[in-house]
Amino acid sequence: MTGPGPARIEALNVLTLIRGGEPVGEALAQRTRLGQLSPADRSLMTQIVYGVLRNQRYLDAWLAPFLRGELEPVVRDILRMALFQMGFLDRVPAYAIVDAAVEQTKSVSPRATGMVNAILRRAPTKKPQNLPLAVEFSHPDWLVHRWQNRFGTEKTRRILMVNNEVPPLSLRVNVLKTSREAVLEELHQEGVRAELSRYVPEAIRVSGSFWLEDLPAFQSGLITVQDESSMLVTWVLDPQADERIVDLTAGLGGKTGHILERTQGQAKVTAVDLSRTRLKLLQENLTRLGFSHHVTVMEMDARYFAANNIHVFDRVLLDAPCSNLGVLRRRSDARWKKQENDLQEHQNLQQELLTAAITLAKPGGVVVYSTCSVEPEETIMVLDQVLATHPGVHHENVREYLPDPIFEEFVVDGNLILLPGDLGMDGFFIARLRT
Ligand SMILES: C[S@@+](CC[C@H](N)C(=O)[O-])C[C@H]1O[C@@H](n2cnc3c(N)ncnc32)[C@H](O)[C@@H]1O
Repeated sequence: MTGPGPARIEALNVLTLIRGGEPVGEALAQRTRLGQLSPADRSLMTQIVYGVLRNQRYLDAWLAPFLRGELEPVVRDILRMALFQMGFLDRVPAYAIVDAAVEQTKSVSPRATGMVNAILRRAPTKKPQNLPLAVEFSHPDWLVHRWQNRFGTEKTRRILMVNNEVPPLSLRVNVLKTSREAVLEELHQEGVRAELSRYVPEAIRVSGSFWLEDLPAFQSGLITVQDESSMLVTWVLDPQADERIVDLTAGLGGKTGHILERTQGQAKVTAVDLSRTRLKLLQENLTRLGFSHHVTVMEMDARYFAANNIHVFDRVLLDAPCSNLGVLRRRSDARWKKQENDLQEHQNLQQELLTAAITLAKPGGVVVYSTCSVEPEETIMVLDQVLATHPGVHHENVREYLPDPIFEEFVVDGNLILLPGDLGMDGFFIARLRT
C-alpha cells in the first residue's frame, strides 16, 4: 500500500472546503498554495475536484445501493472521488484506487475503512443503468425539466454533456499591438496546443494546460483570457474613439479592456461596479493591458450612478448580473446553488439596471444588454418589459455587428442567443438598443 498520494489528499481538502461554503476556484487556489504540489499532482487534484462536482448526483446514484444509513460527509467524498476515478479516468487501475481510498479513510475516519473497502471492491461491476437525464448528467431536476420543455430531449442532452466537459480556454489577442499568428507561434514554442478561432478575429482557442502567467504575451498585456461569446459583446457595442462609454457592471473588466483595445485607448471609458474586490482586480487587469490611465472607475450601484449621469454616454454596456446558467461548464458548483425562483429576483434587478442603462445614454446612443444565461426570464422578458415602458427606445438587430456570417444562424428576433456549446462557446445572450 502506497497511501492516497498528494493529489488525492489535497482533492479531499478542497472538497471539504467547498462543503464549508468556499467557492471552488478559491478552495483550489488555497490548497494549491499550501499543498506544494507538482504540476502533475496539481492537474490530477483539479481533475478529481471538478470531476466529483460535475458528476456528484451520478456518483451518489452509483453509491446508493451499497449504503445502509448515513455516511460521514468526508467518507462520502472519499467514495465519490474513488468512483469518479473508476468511472471517468482510465489512468489508474481499480485495485490501486481502492487501496488509495482505504488508506485515506484510515487517516480521517478509521471506523469506516472496512465499509469503504467493501463498497469499492463491488462497485466497478455495478454501474447504474437507465438513469433519468438529471441523474445521469448530475443536474437539478427543475433545470432539466425546464430545458426539456423548451429545447426537447436531444438538445437538452447536448447541453448537459457540454456542462460536464472540461471547458475550453480562449484568449483574446490585442490585435492592434500584435498579430494572432505571433501569439500562436509563442504558444506553440511553449508547447501549448492552440489554434486560431474560426469565428472571432481576435481569438485563439487553447487546448491542454499551461501556466498563463509565465507567457511573455500575458505579462506584456497582449492577451486576456475570455470566452469567444464574451468577445462578441464588444463587437455588438461597436465602440468608437473619442466616445464616452460606460461599462455599467464592469466586474473584473473583461469587456472594459476589450473596449479600450478596440478603440486604442481613445474612448473615454467609465467602469462602474458595486464590488470593491472586483474593481481592484479590474484595475490590476487594466494595468497589465496598459490602460490603467484610460478609465474612470466608480465603486457604486449602477442605479445610483445613472440617476446622476442622465444622457451622458454615447454607448452603455450592461453585462448584467445573472444566474450564470449559460456557463455551468465553468462553474461546476453553481448548478446546486440556484433555484428556479431565483430567476425572478435576477429579472427584477436586470429590469432596473436596463432602465438605468437607458437613462445614461444620450438621445441616439447605443445600449447593449448581455447575460451569460439564456433563460427567457433574464433575456427576452427583461427586454420586453423595458421596451414596453420606453416607447422611444428602438430594438436593433445585432446581426450586422457580428464578425462572421455563421452567427446569423443564432440570431433570433434580432438578439444573439448562443446555447452552451454552440460553436464551442459559452451560452450567451446579446441584445442592442438605440435610445
Ligand atoms: C456578469 S458580471 C460582469 C462581468 C464583466 N462585464 C466582465 O466581463 O468581466 C456582473 C457584475 O455586476 C455587478 N453588480 C451587481 N449588481 C450591481 C449593481 N446594482 N450596480 C453595479 N454593479 C452591480 C457585480 O458585482 C458583477 O461584477
